[in-house]
Amino acid sequence: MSDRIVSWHGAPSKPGYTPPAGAVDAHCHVFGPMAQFPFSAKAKYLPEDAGPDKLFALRDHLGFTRNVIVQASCHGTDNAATLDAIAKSQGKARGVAVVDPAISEADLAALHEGGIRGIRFNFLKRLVDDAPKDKFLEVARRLPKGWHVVIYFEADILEELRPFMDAIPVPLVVDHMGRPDVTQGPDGADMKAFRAFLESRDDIWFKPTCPDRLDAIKEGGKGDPWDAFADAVAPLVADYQDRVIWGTDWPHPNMQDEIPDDGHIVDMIPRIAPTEELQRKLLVTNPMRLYWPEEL
Ligand SMILES: O=C(O)/C=C(\CC(=O)C(=O)O)C(=O)O
Repeated sequence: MSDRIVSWHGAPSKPGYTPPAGAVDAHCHVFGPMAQFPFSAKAKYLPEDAGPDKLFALRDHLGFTRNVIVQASCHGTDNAATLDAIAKSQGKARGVAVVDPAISEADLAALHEGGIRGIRFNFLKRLVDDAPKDKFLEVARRLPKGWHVVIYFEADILEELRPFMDAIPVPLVVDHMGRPDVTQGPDGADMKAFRAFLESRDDIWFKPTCPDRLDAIKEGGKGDPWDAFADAVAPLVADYQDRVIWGTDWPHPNMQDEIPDDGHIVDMIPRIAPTEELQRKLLVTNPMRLYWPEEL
């Protein structure tokens, strides 16, 4: 019996919602294949293979056109699997890397050539051992032109991270809204703190994503159809509609106990972005600005 984890649905349903032409799944990952792309010795989870063939089949099944592949912590700072998937996408994928802060200019340039357009700082203690803020700042100050920083943190350290994030000189994209407690509702303390952060700079973007994580039964939520998530997040998307991008988060790392149906994840889109204009910004215009600006 393999001790490797399967955290994704084997036969996701077809969503009722049809994304607009050119829609981007702007937060997803690839795992391995391990034989070709071994996982990091520091990985906190050991997944089964979830490679580009599965990712692109899901993209087509859900009605999306492009992917932004975000380096998952299980691959550490070896971005080879992410770069391989981008290379196999026929120009329909870009990526976000996790790098050693000492990375050379030449290696940053090579990542850009490989389709990378940002780096990710992960502050979740259950995923990474250390997050050296001073070294992160140093590399954030010398990124290739047009790159941004994707940042992943939990709501309880937002205030502690503010001085660090305020010092990052490129646009910030916050994964999963910094994981607010959505059961507090749209006017809860976590959402109020996140809104204050968004108001502090006009180049802070976020992903209104991961209803399966944030409204999970194990987190005190209700689970699918994730009503608390929809109620808490829709006003935020409306108020910051030019700074939001969306993703499935497939293959849903660490969700093996409450594996989401990706069709249901996609059907959350009209609940958090109820008009065609909002959906077009969330799924097409905004991710294209960040990842394919040369095509606008
Ligand atoms: O996939 C996500 O966005 C969320 C993750 C996993 C992750 O970030 C990673 O492994 O890099 C999580 O909360 O476990």
